[in-house]
Amino acid sequence: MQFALIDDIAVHYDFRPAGAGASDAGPVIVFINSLGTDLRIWDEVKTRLGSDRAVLTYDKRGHGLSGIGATPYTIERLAHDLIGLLEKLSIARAVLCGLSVGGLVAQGVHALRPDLVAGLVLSNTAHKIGTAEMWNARMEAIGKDGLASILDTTMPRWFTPAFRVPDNAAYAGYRAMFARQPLDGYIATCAALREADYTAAARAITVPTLCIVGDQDGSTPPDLVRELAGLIHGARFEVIAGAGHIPNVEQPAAYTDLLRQFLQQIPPHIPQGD
Ligand SMILES: O=C(O)CC1=CCC(=O)O1
Repeated sequence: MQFALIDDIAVHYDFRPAGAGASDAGPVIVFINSLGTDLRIWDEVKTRLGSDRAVLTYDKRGHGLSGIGATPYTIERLAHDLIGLLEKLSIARAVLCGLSVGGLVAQGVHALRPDLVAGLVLSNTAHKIGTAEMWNARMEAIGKDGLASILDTTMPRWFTPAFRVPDNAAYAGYRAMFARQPLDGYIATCAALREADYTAAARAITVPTLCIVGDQDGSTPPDLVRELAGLIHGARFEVIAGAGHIPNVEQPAAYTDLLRQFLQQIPPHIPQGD
């Protein structure tokens, strides 16, 4: 377990450098988790990627083992946390792969510090997710009855019926992951989602971008992610079959294949100066 102090909180992260025999000196891949999850959602994709690349995963503020800090949040606040973590780890250039709110954080980092971003994988995300009414209703419901009270309405957006079966131990595990997130952190992140509109920022993206969605995503459906891709110059749009909102968990092989193809397009970093 690794922790770094970033502003008012300790951020929990896991940095795995590229293996000694790595053939590719490309940028670090940074994975940014979604609302109600922690860094473990990337375990299977990390394993499949192997040790050719350095990989950073972390729990965004208010999730997993990271601190909660001052609430409510903004996407900018979450983006500053990642910028702080990249600086602490001396990572000068990264491919950011953000899932859902993580995709908004990736867009936020690009808007604030484009120099840090070699490419973007915007997964099951959008320039704007949901409506103010929707987020207010969700915040009110869980403020009253807790996160477990929305488990049975959340899981059908995250996972396909084939995954949501009683004899799937992984499904039980992801239900537990959701229900055990800190309530204050979850609500503070809903507030950030409610306020976020990255339409103009998406139009200004200049780095290679891959937009991914699961064909059965109930939170950011394919048409919405296609709309995001349409805003970004040259962005590629890919749909993963047999997946909901978290295709990296449900279809890790297909997800990793798309990532690998995309990473081949990103040139290795040529250090400037001296
Ligand atoms: O609807 C959900 O719970 C999924 C979701 C929306 C934003 C995010 O990060 O996850």
